[in-house]
Amino acid sequence: MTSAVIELDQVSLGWRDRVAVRDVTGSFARGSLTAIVGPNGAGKSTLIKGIMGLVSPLRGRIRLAGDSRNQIACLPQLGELDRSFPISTYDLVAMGAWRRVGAWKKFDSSEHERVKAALDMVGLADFGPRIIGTLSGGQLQRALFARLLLHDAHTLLLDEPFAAVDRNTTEDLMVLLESWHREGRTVIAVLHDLDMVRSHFPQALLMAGQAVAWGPTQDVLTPENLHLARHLCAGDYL
Ligand SMILES: Nc1ncnc2c1ncn2[C@@H]1O[C@H](COP(=O)(O)OP(=O)(O)OP(=O)(O)O)[C@@H](O)[C@H]1O
Repeated sequence: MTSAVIELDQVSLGWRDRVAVRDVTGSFARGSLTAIVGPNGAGKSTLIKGIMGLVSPLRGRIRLAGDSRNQIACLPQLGELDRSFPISTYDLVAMGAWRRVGAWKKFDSSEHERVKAALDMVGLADFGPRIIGTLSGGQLQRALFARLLLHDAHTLLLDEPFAAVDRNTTEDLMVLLESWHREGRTVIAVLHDLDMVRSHFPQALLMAGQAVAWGPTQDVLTPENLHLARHLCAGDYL
């Protein structure tokens, strides 16, 4: 039997007077590769924020294996990052080592080698000194993937990792994401490209303010479920 890394028990999440995610129950199995899909405003990012502990449940419970968020790394939506912050690409990536290094320990040569290897792996070997404000959207997304490599977490949450990046970058980053899955990590990604979900993600969670369907991708992404999701988020599009 596979164990759950994240369990949601009748979870509702929201913002002030607005419930964005209603009554979601289910679990992400250890080592699973799941796409969270749904129309705009369906609550996908809110669910990710709830799992990260950035939004507290209005109702219900989110249980994490080992009761620890230390082993969860998140790739935020590009739009949530302040690109005007004057930090180098190297430092952005090195921040992924925070859990190991902390505020006071020395950033030793092995961590330095890890940053260099991560930059190399995402195709940014020469970009270390570049200020992040000078990177293209695709280069910045590569740098954020390198930061996840440094984090070395057992669970990875990615919010629209392929938004606003070109095809080559998407293909390169998808290879990385699949390698994390092969290594036995749990990977959860918010995606809009349903063809990509069908060809790469064995599990899917279809959201529309609530969980419309959750399970094997071919059972979730049926025309009926997609129609229902669109209807529940009337006025929005998949
Ligand atoms: N910080 C916030 N304050 C108030 N309401 C918010 C906040 N963030 C999101 N919401 C609202 O919560 C609902 C769900 O938003 P969320 O960002 O989770 O949707 P989503 O499925 O990720 O959408 P998209 O595909 O457009 O990114 C929306 O109605 C949104 O307007």
